Amino acid sequence: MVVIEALDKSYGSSDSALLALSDIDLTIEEGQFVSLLGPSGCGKSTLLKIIAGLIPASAGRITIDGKVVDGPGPERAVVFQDYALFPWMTVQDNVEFGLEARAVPAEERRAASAELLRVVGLSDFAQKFPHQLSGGMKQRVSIARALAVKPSLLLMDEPFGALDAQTRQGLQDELLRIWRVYKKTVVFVTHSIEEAIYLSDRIVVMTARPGRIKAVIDVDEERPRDPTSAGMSALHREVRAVLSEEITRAAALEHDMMVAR
Ligand SMILES: Nc1ncnc2c1ncn2[C@@H]1O[C@H](COP(=O)(O)OP(=O)(O)OP(=O)(O)O)[C@@H](O)[C@H]1O
Repeated sequence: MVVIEALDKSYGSSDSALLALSDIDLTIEEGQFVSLLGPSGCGKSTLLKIIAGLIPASAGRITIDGKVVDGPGPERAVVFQDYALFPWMTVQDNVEFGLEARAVPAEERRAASAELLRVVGLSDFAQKFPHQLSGGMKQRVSIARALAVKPSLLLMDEPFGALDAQTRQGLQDELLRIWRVYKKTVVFVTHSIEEAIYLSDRIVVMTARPGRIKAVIDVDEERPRDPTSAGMSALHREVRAVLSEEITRAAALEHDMMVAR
């Protein structure tokens, strides 16, 4: 469904350009849950934003169902770590925002937001404002808002990164439930090996900058997954072995950049 071919991304002008991504080739099948995992600064968010059509690639291309991505599209929705909710709007209005922008009639919008707020367990909070909610609740609103426009591809940029461990676990399970019910394709950026192996069908491990694909690891463990099982522990070791070399390289790169400043 999503085909990424020979993709490069540089930031800045040619004399001082920073190569963030290099030669990315990746195919993501419809309905798959794919995580992008890699050291800080390896270009995970950059790749997600290019898939979302929020920023252009410098070379190569992405097609979704055969159509070249050249900007944002209705079949893609993004969930960010910082929720990106409108603080002056109620929960319900936040969820309905994308529908209103598409001129969906009020009655239809109400029905859609009521259904989605039920799915994410926030029916009683429809008239609250974002500042009245916990971090986990805000992220549920963001997910409901993303789902409202019925995207086939859900792009998630460290959505649970700012949450405490217990809330994060709860939202991971909720996301898996939603993924099963709505049958979306998910691309999920994370720093966490545990999160990647708990959630994903496939884990794409990226190298330190410039981000390349270092390994693609299939996770065949049955769901619901038990993070303490022998299979999951072996997987954790496998992913960590691939990743740790890149984390060391990324730290060395960062050190060199600080020295050069
Ligand atoms: N708008 C920009 N202009 C210039 N450089 C940028 C810009 N956005 C990102 N970068 C650089 O590109 C590289 C990749 O950044 P990106 O945020 O995609 O990495 P990441 O893997 O998501 O990092 P993290 O895990 O820390 O969020 C980094 O070196 C970053 O500093």
